[in-house]
Amino acid sequence: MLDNLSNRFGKIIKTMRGQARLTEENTAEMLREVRMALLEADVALPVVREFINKVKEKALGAEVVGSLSPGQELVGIVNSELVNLIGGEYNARAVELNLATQPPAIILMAGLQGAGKTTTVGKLTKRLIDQKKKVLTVSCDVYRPAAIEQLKSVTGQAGGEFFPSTPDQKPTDIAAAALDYAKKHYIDVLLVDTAGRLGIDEAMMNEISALHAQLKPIETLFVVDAMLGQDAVNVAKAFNDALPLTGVVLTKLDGDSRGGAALSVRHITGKPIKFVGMSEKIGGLEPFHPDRMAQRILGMGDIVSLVEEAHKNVDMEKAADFAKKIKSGKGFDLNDFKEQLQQMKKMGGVATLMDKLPSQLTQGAGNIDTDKAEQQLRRTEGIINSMTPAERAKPELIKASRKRRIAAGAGLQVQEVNKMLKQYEQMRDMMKKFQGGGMGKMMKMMGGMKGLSGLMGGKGKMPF
Ligand SMILES: Nc1nc2c(ncn2[C@@H]2O[C@H](COP(=O)(O)OP(=O)(O)OP(=O)(O)O)[C@@H](O)[C@H]2O)c(=O)[nH]1
Repeated sequence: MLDNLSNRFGKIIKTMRGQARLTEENTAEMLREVRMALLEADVALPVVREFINKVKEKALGAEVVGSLSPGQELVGIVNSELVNLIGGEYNARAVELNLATQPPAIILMAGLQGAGKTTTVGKLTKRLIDQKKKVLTVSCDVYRPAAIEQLKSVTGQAGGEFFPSTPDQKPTDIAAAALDYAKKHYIDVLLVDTAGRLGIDEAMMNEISALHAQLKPIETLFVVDAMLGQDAVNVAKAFNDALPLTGVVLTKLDGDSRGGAALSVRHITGKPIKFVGMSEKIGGLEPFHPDRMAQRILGMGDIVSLVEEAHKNVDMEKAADFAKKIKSGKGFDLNDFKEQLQQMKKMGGVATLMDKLPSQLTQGAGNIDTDKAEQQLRRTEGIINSMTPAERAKPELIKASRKRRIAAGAGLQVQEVNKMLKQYEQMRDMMKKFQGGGMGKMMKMMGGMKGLSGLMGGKGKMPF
């Protein structure tokens, strides 16, 4: 997929040259190519559909930054949506193994035969030993004596301790004995390797479910081969249905993988891809970086950096202009208000914003209905769009007859316009208070309002 998609994009960027905007037509053409490329890369159809819809929605509302062409802008959007789909911004904490429990922290490995479970146990052992942990591994694969030997060998290479087992034992007995040993020997982490099958199999699922119920692991990692293609969806679904997975390890990414599995697995399980296997060697495990993976898939690193840089500059200029304006005492007009709403939308809307805000700000905000807030946001934007530029710059011009016209233009009642104007005034007054006070003052003030729910007017109301 890798070369394929970048070739296609290169071609489209060329054909879009000289066009000033992203339109239904030119966007549709490019999205057709993206869709085909993703399908050819074995990404499952529902995932492709959802992805294309998201990109389309973003593209049609997007402003093309002056220094960019529409094709470049669209590549930027495809890239950022791709990053979102496979896990969002890199977050070292989300990727690291969760060991926050009374030792031993148990990590259960799940996956098909040959997915790379045993190899990954070796790699994780090394990683944990590098972090000064005392690690024990055990194999519950009683069907293949070679699998037990393989685990013994990789554990030795990594410098971990291996708990022996034999094919005549029951997997749950092996697990119980290993756990008992781990407790007695102050082991920090117990890694439990399990038997895979060639395909999804009820006996395998029952066995691993029983192990899960018995061990109650803090991490249950689904190991999946990146070369699996379309089948990745079914396998991921079966494991996700049978077990409360906590993360995914995508192996063999160093091979000729077409990358589709990463997209499908993340979509189906909703669980973070924590690590990727980059070689057969013991050191060949890396934390998963969604942005790097997206770049690898798109193969358009140069354009993506160009787009990011151009946007950063524009946002910085806008922020500086805004700060200057507020500082000069010119006040906060409805153009600024609209700009703030658009920024909010760009950042992914109310729900995303709530997720990104620190918990001190969102505490007590559980009663905010984000769907309603989004709807209100759209209404507010509709009202501002029905105003003339003069009205936006000088809201005091808006008297009864203008209000009626604006309400009709937005398809709403006059009361809605009144309400919105009142909320704008509240926000303007708040801005006046920030004047000269900087971020510190703003945070203090938000703190005094008991978090974001206060800022939003409590009980699900937004200040607009
Ligand atoms: N190139 C490459 N090969 C890998 C990677 N991870 C695993 N392998 C290879 O894939 C093959 C299968 O890996 P195993 O670790 O034995 O797979 P398993 O899931 O434990 O399989 P069973 O024990 O049979 O259930 C081995 O030849 C590994 O060397 C990786 O990240 N890159």
